[in-house]
Amino acid sequence: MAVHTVRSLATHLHTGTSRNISPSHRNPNAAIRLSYRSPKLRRFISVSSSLREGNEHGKENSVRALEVKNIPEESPLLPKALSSNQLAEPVSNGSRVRVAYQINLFVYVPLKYGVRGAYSESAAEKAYPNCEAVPCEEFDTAFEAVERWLVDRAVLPIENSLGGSIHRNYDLLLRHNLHIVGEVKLAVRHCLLANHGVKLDGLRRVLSHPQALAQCENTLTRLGLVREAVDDTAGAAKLIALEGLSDAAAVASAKAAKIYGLSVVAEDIQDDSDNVTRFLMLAREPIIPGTNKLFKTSIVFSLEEGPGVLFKALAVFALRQINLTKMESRPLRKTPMRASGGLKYFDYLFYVDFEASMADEVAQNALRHLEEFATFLRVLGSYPVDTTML
Ligand SMILES: O=C(O)C(=O)C[C@]1(C(=O)O)C=C[C@@H](O)C=C1
Repeated sequence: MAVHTVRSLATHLHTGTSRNISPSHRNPNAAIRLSYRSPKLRRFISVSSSLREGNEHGKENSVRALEVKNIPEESPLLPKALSSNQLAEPVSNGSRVRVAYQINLFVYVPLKYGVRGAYSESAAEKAYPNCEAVPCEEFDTAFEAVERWLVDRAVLPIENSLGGSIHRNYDLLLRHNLHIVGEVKLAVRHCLLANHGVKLDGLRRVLSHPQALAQCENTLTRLGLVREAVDDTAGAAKLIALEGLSDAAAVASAKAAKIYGLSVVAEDIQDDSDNVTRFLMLAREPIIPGTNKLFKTSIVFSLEEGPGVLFKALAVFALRQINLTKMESRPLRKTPMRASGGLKYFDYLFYVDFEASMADEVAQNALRHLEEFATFLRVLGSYPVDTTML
C-alpha cells in the first residue's frame, strides 16, 4: 500500500539514521480526500448589504438570500487548495512552503469553496510566514498530505491552555511517521459573530468547534445559549452567514467575521484572557537538534504494569534535572486490556515533552535509561521552543 511505502522510508529519530526520500518515491496516484476547487468555479459567498438592512429592521428570516459573487482568480481571499492534477506534480519547487492545516467541511458545503478564517490557518501562517496554507478536511488528511509529498509541512493543534489536549492528534502522531520540527503558540481570542442586525438578546443558539465552546463556557452559560458543536470555528461562521440565521451566533475569530461578512456582537469571550493553543509543526524528516537555543523533545513510551513504574520512568528526567513541560496518557489501542493475576488492567501510552535537545548528552542518557525498562519508546521530535510572549 502507498502509505506503507512512505511510512517505511520515514526514519525514527532515536535510531539515529536519517535518509532522504527521493522524488521517485513520491506517490502521484495517491487517492486522498483534500478540498478541491476548480478555478472555473471559484466563487465567494457573501451576505449582500440589502440582506443586512433587512435583518436590521427585523424583517423575514433571510435564509438563502445570499449573493454569489465571482471573485478574481488570484484573490487573496482564496488559498490555492490541492487539486487532483497537482497530485502528479512535485510540490517543493523552490517556491513557497505549502503547509497543510485541518478544517472540516460540512458535507453540504461544496468542497470547492474550502473554509478560511480558522485559528489553524493563522497558526500555519505564524509558523511559516508567507506560506501557502492548504485546507484539509481532517487531521488524518493533513498527516497524509505531508507523507505523500502533496505539501511540505502540517501545522496541527495539540493542546489549549483552557480546553486541554487534542487527543486525536496525539493518536495520529503515533499512527503516522512524521516528525515534530517545531511548535507555535497562538493567542486565541474568540468573538461572538452574528448576521448584521442580530442583537445579543435575540440569540438562542451558538455554533462552534467543541474546543472553542469549551474555552468560552462561562460566557455562554451567562448568556444562556444552547451549544451546538460543529467541525470548526470558521465553518460555524460560514454556516451562520450562508443560512442567514438570526437566532444563532458563531464562536470564531474576528478574521472569520471579515471573511464571511458577519458582525462581532461580543469580543474576547474566552474564559481567560490568556487563552493559548499550542500547535505542532510536522515534517517528513526530522530537524537536526541543536544546542544554540532552547530545545524541547517529545517522546512516547509504554511500560510494564506494576507499582511505581511510572514514577521510575519519570525519575530518569528528575535525576538529571530535566524539566518536563507536558504529559499525556492515551489508551494503547492494539492491546487496550491486559490480564494479570486474575485482574484486567488498561494499557497506556505516555506522551512526555521535556526541555532538552537530543543533542544534549544528558537527554541521550535519560532516554538510554528509560529504554532499559520501557516496553516501547519513540522520539517524536526535538525542536526549538516557541519562546514568543503572547
Ligand atoms: O476551529 C478552528 O478554528 C481550529 O483551528 C481548531 C481549533 C482546535 O482544534 O482546537 C484550534 C484552535 C482553537 O483552540 C479552537 C479550535
